[in-house]
Amino acid sequence: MVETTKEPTLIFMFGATGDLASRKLYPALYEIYKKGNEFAVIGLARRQHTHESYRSMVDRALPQGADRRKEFLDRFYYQPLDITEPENFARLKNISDQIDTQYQLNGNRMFYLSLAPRFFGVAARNLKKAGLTETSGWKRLIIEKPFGHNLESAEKLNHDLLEVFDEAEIYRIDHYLGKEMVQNIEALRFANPIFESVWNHRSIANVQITLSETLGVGDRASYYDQTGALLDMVQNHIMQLLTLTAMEPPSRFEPEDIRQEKVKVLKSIRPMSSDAITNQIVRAQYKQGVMPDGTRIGGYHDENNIDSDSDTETFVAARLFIDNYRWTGVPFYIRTGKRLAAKSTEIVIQFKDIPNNPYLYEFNHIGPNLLVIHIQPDEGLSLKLNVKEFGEEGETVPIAMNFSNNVKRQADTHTPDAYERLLSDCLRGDSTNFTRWDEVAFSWSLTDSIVAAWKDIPLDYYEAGTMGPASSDRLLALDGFCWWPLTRME
Ligand SMILES: NC(=O)C1=CN([C@@H]2O[C@H](COP(=O)(O)OP(=O)(O)OC[C@H]3O[C@@H](n4cnc5c(N)ncnc54)[C@H](OP(=O)(O)O)[C@@H]3O)[C@@H](O)[C@H]2O)C=CC1
Ligand SMILES: O=C1O[C@H](COP(=O)(O)O)[C@@H](O)[C@H](O)[C@H]1O
Repeated sequence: MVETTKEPTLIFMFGATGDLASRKLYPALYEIYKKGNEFAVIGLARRQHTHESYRSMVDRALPQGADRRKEFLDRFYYQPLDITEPENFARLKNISDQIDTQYQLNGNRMFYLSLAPRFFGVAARNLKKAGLTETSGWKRLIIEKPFGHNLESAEKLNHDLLEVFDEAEIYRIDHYLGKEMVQNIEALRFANPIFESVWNHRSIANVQITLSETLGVGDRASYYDQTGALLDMVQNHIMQLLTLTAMEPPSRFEPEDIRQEKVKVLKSIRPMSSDAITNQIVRAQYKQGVMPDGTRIGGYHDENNIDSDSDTETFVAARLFIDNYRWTGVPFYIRTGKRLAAKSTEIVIQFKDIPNNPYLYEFNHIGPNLLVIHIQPDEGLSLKLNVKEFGEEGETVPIAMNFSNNVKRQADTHTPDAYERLLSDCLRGDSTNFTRWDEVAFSWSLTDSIVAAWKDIPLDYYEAGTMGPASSDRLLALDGFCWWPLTRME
């Protein structure tokens, strides 16, 4: 297992005045601090702040009534800095050396780039030039998504980062890997022989992965319109869920062994070909509609800062195959979209029927066995079985056996958020839940093949507040399947 020492660290928070830092990173750091991690933070962005005004800004990001607030905030320092100006970094070196000495941080440095990706390369170069990456302790770099916009740009970015950091020092964040039930997939699969023995093409009919959102693009329109659902959600989060669901058991639970198995899955995904693509992928954009709570929503073109002729997809569904011994012939259906009927992330494993099942003919309302991994907002598992109803004349009916973390989460005074887990992992040097370069590269190869082919696919449309266009249902109907409705746990 990975070592879990808490070493004192100087955290360089680039993008300190941004949305992600305030909504996620400061609250996460606060929780980590309360658990006994020793660190100081230098906030960096162009805006002018004093240490005090920066501390007030961080303060506003913390939960109400938080204890040990002042001692936490006192460890925050601010330096205005434009990432593109190397001379700013020389001053940063002086300040960071002083803070390191003051808190006895032993030269350990974490650089968090909560910045637009176009700045990742220049940030690394300027850190090196100013001697900030020459340190007596360890150094680690956390970078946000998206890691490039295709394989070529990702390779260039990776090359730039490797000029300054080793692969083992680069922590590419995918916040889905910090979610409770995503971390539970391995336990479910590899600690339960009843599942592992049927986890293959002999017993599984199909796998359905849904990441649906009710929100639109909010104030990230300029980013989203350049990106779209495929690159925003499929290239990273969906590929991570797919690889965790499909990978072989690692020989040991070491970061490299797990990531090796995930890469093997990515390598085995059948590439998209132009002639087959219309049966394999759907791209669509939402138009006006009514959400389940009755709110009327305009179309994607009505969002602020979106061009009226934008053809960016806000929904993607795909039918993928993993060409290896375990999964041959099993379709993996994936879908994600904005302004859908529900906020939900679920993985559904549909098991095959018994051949010539007499119950299917007698009780036509019974269904296949389904294992549902509820990732959010519910957190738990449901196993759908068919059982005889109680009583003499009892019919055979479908029921669900549920395991739910929902009550525990409500009762817990604090359940770690994904960013808290991942920051904490990085401070400990555990890279298991971060993406290795070859994972990123193989995901880009797949999404590049889709982008190359889908200029031939017309953009479809769906009404806001639905679960996407009818063409998404047809993808499954080709194989005689349907999307299982999203379920809430009791
Ligand atoms: N927000 C979110 O929910 C999510 C964000 N991400 C990723 O996180 C990263 C940050 O996103 P987010 O916080 O939303 O972005 P914001 O636009 O809110 O913040 C960007 C930050 O970068 C700083 N900045 C911009 N230009 C420069 C510059 N030339 N030199 C120094 N600092 C600069 C800005 O500060 P200033 O203007 O003061 O310079 C600001 O602090 C992105 O990679 C994004 O894709 C990933 C998942 C979710
Ligand atoms: O990375 C992203 O994820 C969010 C969805 O994250 P979740 O944890 O709320 O499920 C998505 O809204 C955003 O567009 C994307 O960049």
